Amino acid sequence: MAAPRSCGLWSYARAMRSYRFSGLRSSWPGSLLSPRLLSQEKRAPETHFGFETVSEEEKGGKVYQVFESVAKKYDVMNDMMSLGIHRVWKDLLLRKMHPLPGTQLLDVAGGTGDIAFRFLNYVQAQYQGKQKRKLRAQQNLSWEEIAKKYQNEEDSLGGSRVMVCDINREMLKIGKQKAFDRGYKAGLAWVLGDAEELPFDDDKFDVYTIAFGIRNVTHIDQALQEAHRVLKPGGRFLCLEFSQVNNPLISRLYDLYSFQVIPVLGEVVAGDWKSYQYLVESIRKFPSQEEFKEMIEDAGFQKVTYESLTSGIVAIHSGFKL
Ligand SMILES: COc1cc(O)cc(C/C=C(\C)CC/C=C(\C)CC/C=C(\C)CC/C=C(\C)CC/C=C(\C)CC/C=C(\C)CC/C=C(\C)CC/C=C(\C)CC/C=C(\C)CCC=C(C)C)c1O
Ligand SMILES: C[S@@+](CC[C@H](N)C(=O)[O-])C[C@H]1O[C@@H](n2cnc3c(N)ncnc32)[C@H](O)[C@@H]1O
Repeated sequence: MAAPRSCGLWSYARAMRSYRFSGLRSSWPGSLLSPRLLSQEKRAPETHFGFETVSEEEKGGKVYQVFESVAKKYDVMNDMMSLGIHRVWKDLLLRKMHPLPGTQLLDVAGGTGDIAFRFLNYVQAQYQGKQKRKLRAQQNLSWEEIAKKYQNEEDSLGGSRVMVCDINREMLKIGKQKAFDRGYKAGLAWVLGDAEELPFDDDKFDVYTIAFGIRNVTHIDQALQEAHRVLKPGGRFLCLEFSQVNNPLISRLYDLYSFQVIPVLGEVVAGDWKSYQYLVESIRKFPSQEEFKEMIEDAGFQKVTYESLTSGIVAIHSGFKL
């Protein structure tokens, strides 16, 4: 695996990339540019940070601050805000993935490890179930042979591995501590990296997941292209993200809840109103199920489908690199 990159380098690289793709560079001699064109030339490309308009260069830093600030309270806030429903959504993502033994998973924007831990539990349960059935079929094993089959943790994953990649050191720190406390060791690795410039070779992973992460990325199209690049042919892209509620009554209640309750919870529990204001605003700025499906197709994925959950509060999008 490539080495993790430092965040200082990251912000520099981000600024340079924005510059490269912004069309700011012109091959025209300066003297030929009219004053109007010159003033356009100077304007940095803009995007949104929640409902605020910011330059593309600024957005990454602002998102970084949000997750640096919420990291310690991230897990408890998710349970409180969703009354535990986010756990069901994440379980459903794993059910949809249904990883086979040997699956190499890349979990981008993996934060505190919720998807990675579920993946390890899932493949372990699958593998152990298979082992049990095999052992039952073999009549004459000694107890030592049986015990050995249960002891090797690495074996119990059937060669599956998960790589958690996130841009935020604080989120990864919490994730690593959780892994240590819960005894996860084998088949798990953590790397600091940007979804827009993944520090991995081409055609490396069987599955790419991103849960509640892509909404925060500055250039979503770039992140999708990177997902496509690092997947093996036949590999699968799975994204769990907030989406569009289509029922008008639920939508009204959800808006009330989002804008009246969530920032208050953020202030009371995490001492951070602004980050939770950003959360609810960023949800409203994210494309609908159909629009996001098109973006995934534009990145080269095929057989793109989605499933809306909890009236469309979130959706799981799936696509294949074929
Ligand atoms: C900074 O960025 C982030 C930080 C993070 O910590 C996390 C993330 C990423 C996010 C996640 C991993 C998941 C986080 C989850 C959510 C944002 C919440 C998702 C919302 C729901 C599952 C519930 C949606 C609610 C509705 C459909 C409407 C029902 C709402 C009501 C009945 C309450 C209506 C509210 C009012 C009228 C305002 C005044 C009410 C009060 C003061 C009472 C407060 C009430 C409650 C606390 C009850 C809450 C009720 C529910 C949660 C309903 C759940 C039930 C169902 C949906 C069936 C990140 O990016
Ligand atoms: C809401 S959390 C999701 C964490 C985890 N996937 C989950 O479902 O609980 C969003 C995560 O996206 C990460 N993130 C934001 N922009 C990113 C980027 N450009 N590349 C990688 N990770 C990013 C944040 O640091 C944060 O950990």
